[in-house]
Amino acid sequence: MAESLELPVIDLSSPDRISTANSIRQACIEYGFFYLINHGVEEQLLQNVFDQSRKFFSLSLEEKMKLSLKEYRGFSPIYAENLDSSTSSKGDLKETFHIGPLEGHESHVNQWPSKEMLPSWRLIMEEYYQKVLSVGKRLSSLIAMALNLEDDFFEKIGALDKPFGFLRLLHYPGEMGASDEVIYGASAHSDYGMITLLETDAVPGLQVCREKLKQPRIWEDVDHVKGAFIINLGDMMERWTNCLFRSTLHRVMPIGKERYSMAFFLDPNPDCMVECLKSCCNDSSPPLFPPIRSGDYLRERISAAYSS
Ligand SMILES: O=C(O)CCC(=O)C(=O)O
Ligand SMILES: [Fe+2]
Repeated sequence: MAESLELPVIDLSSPDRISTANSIRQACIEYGFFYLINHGVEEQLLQNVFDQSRKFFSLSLEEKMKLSLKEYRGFSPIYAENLDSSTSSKGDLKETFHIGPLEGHESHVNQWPSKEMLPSWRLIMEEYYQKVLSVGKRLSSLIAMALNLEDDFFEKIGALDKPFGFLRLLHYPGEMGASDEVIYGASAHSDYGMITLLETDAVPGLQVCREKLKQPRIWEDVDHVKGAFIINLGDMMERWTNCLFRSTLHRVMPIGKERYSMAFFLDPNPDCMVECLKSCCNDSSPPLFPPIRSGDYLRERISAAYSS
């Protein structure tokens, strides 16, 4: 078993926003991961989402495949996604369901299980989507402050006027597989977007590697903290900040136990240009990445993960 990592804890309800933003800055520079507490999403709603998720994933494969992934929305079966094809040839041992924006951005292409089969599904998922999106927006204003920017910076540059949020339900079935090759629940990856808000059912498995360029890689466990979101930054935040803020490598180990989690990826409006912030570069440290349209970047990364 790996060592557990003691991640910083950020209190979203703290009235002292300047001190919270300073703590976030420290956490984003050192870890790219932190716990978020007092975020206001009720425990009961989280339980309801997990219950509905369990119900969906326990349907027959045939039933689930009726909602198979289209335009990044819907069901994706075990092994369909491979987050790191350099370590695993088979794909990841997880099944997922994706729900895209509820408004604009082709919201009509979202897919929903039938009311006969799962009567409360859509209502509960929509309620959770709205609440986690609103937490993500509050958090991004603190992240802007952590970068010494106005708190509405990400709205002003068109990243969050129409955010591109994806709710991803995950189910790791728990069997280990008999092959010699390790089949990861989720193989090593960094997230693509801006911020990820993760909730797990407390079953362990999530690990992070703080130094992605160092070999051999050192992996540390991220423990579950009841009632907290696990927050991590994605690659677009790394691009904006010229690697000042980290998009940290993480993975989910197979531990022989069934596991459920849900990740909310708060990504910028696809039309938003992501380019190095002025405050994060100068003559001696020029931008490490060229400007890129958020939608193009996401499309490229997602296709790579589903290509094998
Ligand atoms: O299930 C987890 O704990 C992590 C999932 C994850 O990293 C992802 O979906 O990007
Ligand atoms: Fe991830």
